[in-house]
Amino acid sequence: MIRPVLKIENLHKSFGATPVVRDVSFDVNPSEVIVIIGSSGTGKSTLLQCLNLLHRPTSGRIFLEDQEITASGMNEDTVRRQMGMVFQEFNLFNHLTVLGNVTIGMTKVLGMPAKDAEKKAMTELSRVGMADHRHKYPSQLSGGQKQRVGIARALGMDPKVMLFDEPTSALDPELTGEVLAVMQKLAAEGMTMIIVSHEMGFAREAADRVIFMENGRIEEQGPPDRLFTRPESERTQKFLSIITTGKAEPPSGNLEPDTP
Ligand SMILES: Nc1ncnc2c1ncn2[C@@H]1O[C@H](COP(=O)(O)OP(=O)(O)OP(=O)(O)O)[C@@H](O)[C@H]1O
Repeated sequence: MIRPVLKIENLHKSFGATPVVRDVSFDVNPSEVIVIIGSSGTGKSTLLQCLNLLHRPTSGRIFLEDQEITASGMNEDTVRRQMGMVFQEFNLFNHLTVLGNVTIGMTKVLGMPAKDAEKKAMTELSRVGMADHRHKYPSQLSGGQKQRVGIARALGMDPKVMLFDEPTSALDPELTGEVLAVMQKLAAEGMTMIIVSHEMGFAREAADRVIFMENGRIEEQGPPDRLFTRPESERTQKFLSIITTGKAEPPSGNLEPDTP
C-alpha cells in the first residue's frame, strides 16, 4: 500500500462565523501533482495555507507522512520546514543576493554550515535555471526570475511536499511560461506538489489530479483528461465553460448557507 505524503481528513476552516473551507478530505501520494482550481473566493488559498499551518484549521486532521501535524503541541516551524511554500508575491529579501536568499533558510533554520549551504543553493539554482544570476539582487531580476529564486529557496530545505499558491498570478503573461516550465520539470523529477492555479493549460498538462473547489468544498476531482473533457458535476461544467468561453464572471464566495 502506498503511504500518502499528506492525508487531509474532514478539514474545516472558518474566519469568525464565516466558513471558508468545509469538510475537505483527500490524500496526496508520493510524486503526485495536484492542481486545485475554482472560482475566486472559494477557499483554495485558505485550504493550502491550512496545510502548512499558516492558518490553523477550525477542525479536522492533517497528517504529514505518519505524523498528525494538527495535534495539539505540534511545533508549526517544524511542520513548515518540511513543506516548501511558494507564494504569489515572491517574498525575497531585497538586501540579500540571489545566493543569500537561497542559503539563509539552510543556515539559519537548518543550521547548515555556510559552505554546504552554498553548494546546495547552487544545485537548486541550477535546477531552476538561475545559477548565473547568483550575485544579483532581487531588484535586478524580472518577476519570473524572482519566482524561480523563490522556488529554489523552498527546494533548498528538501521539503517533503511543495505548496504553490498562485505562483504566476503576479507575473506578466510572457513571464508565466518560464515559471510553469520549472514547475513542470520538478513534477517530472518526482516532486510531490499541490498547486493552486488559474492556469488551466498547466493543470491539464502537469497535474495527475485536478481538484475543483466550489464554496469551500471539493465539488469534483479526477485526472485532468477526464475532468476537463467530461466533468461530472454541473458546477464544474459551468465553471469550465465560463473559463473557456469567458462569457461571464464565475460566481464568487460563500453563496450557500453553511450546512452541518
Ligand atoms: N484572514 C482572513 N480573514 C477573514 N477572511 C478571510 C481571510 N482569508 C481569506 N478570507 C476569506 O475567505 C474566502 C476565501 O478566500 P481564499 O483566498 O481562500 O479564496 P481563493 O479561492 O484562494 O480565491 P482567489 O482565487 O481569489 O485567490 C474569501 O471570502 C476571503 O475573503
